[in-house]
Amino acid sequence: MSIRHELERLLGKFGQDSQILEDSVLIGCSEQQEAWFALDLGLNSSSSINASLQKAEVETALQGSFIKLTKALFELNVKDASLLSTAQALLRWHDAHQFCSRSGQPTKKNVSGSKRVCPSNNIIYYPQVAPVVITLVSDGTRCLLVRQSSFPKGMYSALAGFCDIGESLEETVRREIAEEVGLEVDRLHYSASQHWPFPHSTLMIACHATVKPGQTELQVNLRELEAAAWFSRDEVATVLRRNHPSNQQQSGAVPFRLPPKLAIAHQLIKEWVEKPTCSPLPA
Ligand SMILES: NC(=O)C1=CN([C@@H]2O[C@H](COP(=O)(O)OP(=O)(O)OC[C@H]3O[C@@H](n4cnc5c(N)ncnc54)[C@H](O)[C@@H]3O)[C@@H](O)[C@H]2O)C=CC1
Ligand SMILES: [Mg+2]
Repeated sequence: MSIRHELERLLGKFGQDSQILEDSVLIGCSEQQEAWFALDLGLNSSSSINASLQKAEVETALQGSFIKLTKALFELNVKDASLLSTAQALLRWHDAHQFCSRSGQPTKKNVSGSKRVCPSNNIIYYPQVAPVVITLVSDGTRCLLVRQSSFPKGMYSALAGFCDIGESLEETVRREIAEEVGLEVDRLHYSASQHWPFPHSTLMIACHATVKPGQTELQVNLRELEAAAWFSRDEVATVLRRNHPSNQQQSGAVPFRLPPKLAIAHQLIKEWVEKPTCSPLPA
């Protein structure tokens, strides 16, 4: 039986019309060049009839269980996590762009799901990604870590911010660091990038920055951050070593911890701990 027939059989079993297969989006392909598609069954939608019943049925039929995307991402290997993150971001973009913002008419997905078109005026809508810079600031011996109130308890990360229209990445880094902690960037060095599906599709561009020695006094913007502080290499290295989920649930005091391995912030922090003197470029 072909995969399509198997899917149609399963969808029929769950009371779904096989027509919804047309809503699938292409998210990649295997090394054997088999196409991988993602499909939103709408089980979380409030309009879905008997959503909870369907969920249980699907779990039984597929011998699996639904878990929150945030949790799943951190339990998968990098390749699967990346596929899941692409699928979620693309499906959510399609869901949010059902109508043309000029004509108000329904838009139509192309077969692969790489775009939507308004049939009344041919305006093409492409999936959007918002650039975000995430910067690990160092004064040479310490690094700056920050906390937003939305972070899991005890977690500190590198400083992040969305690029404003018209800005270069360098300008965003300088503005965000000045706005959030009142520091002036001396030197800047690109590290890596990562697609991040939260809260919407973002491209995280990770950098290392240094401030001039002696210009390290923090003016924390409490509208944006809950806390910000300098941490020594030893402190960060110790936490990196024990930054495992099983070590995160201790009774009593909330332990200081860092973002999980999958997050690019983790890679930035690890890089700084392991290679403290990377040669920076002038910003
Ligand atoms: N993968 C990783 O390692 C990490 C990822 N992040 C992500 O970076 C993102 C940006 O960091 P923040 O400090 O929150 O940014 P931020 O410092 O720019 O502040 C967020 C605020 O910016 C405004 N904003 C401007 N443009 C926006 C846009 N296109 N989309 C949404 N909000 C926009 C909103 O008012 C929002 O509340 C977060 O969404 C977070 O998920 C943050 C830290 C680590
Ligand atoms: Mg920020």
